Amino acid sequence: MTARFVTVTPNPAVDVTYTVDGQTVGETLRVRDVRRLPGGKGLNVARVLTALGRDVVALQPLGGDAGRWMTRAIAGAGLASVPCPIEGETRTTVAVVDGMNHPTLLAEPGPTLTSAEWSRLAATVAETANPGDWVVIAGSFPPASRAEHLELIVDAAHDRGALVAVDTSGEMLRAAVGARADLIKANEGEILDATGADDAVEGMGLLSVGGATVMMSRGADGSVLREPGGSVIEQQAVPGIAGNPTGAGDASTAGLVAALAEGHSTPIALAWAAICGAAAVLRPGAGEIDPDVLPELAQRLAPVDGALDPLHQKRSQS
Ligand SMILES: O=P(O)(O)OC[C@@]1(O)O[C@H](CO)[C@@H](O)[C@@H]1O
Repeated sequence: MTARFVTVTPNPAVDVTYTVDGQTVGETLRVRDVRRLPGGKGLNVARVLTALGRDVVALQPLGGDAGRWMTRAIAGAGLASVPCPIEGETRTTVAVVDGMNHPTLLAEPGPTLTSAEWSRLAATVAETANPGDWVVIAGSFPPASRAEHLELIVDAAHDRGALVAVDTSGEMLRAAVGARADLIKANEGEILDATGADDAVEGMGLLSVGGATVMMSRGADGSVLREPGGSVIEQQAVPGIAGNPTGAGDASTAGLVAALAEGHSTPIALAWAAICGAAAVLRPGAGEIDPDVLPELAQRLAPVDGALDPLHQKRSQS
């Protein structure tokens, strides 16, 4: 049976991307283009998996006017989701991009979830996930979240026989180790910060003690993956890619789990992470890809016909 994917975005956001002609702190920035997308890391993963032709259900607590906008926009984008209503108002995040500098991100904290809302979210995970599915928990957790909230969701997925990937930071990244997540993804800064290690590969070792495969994303410097047995694989980024890197890490997560779920080797999965990440950089909105550019990007990474076919084949069947 082909694995399905369930994404969990604990702190989703109305993602606003402002394109400007240059960023100077303290000055008025005239906005050339505005995009609003239903976002947050898990939703970005869901959008990319959907673009890859995968079967995905997106779960995210939503509330208030922004939550209602998100619900409509998620449906309008063709993403399958199950409602997880909350009392608080869903947040907005703003990325200011000019194509040359790193984007400036303004990230609101988001609403606090009550214990009952956490329990309902975990129950929805249990009702949605099936044996063999991948549950991808991605993004920051709302204010006042505790390790037990992450554990609740991971346990709900594991109890259903699903595998769990976690992409988060800080205390919740450490909690993913104790919760025995199957795959942990984070960037270099997040790994150093969460583990206190002097070196990121050493930090990856600390994150793997619960048995997880650990992937470290390094933007244009590629990525590194540590398998549970301790072997380390490096992957270069697709060369010569410029654009909006916001959400590129989420697209990488999608490429990685899509390939792993179908039983491809970790080097192939890591290459697909790089290809999907590059495709996201080429799109102006956060965490989107145009699947039509994937064959070209795969060629640039591995210029051998057919070397990186698996995800193409899936797309042409769908
Ligand atoms: O505050 P978090 O959850 O860490 O990050 C949220 C966010 O900035 O990350 C995504 C890009 O990766 C955006 O869609 C979203 O707004």
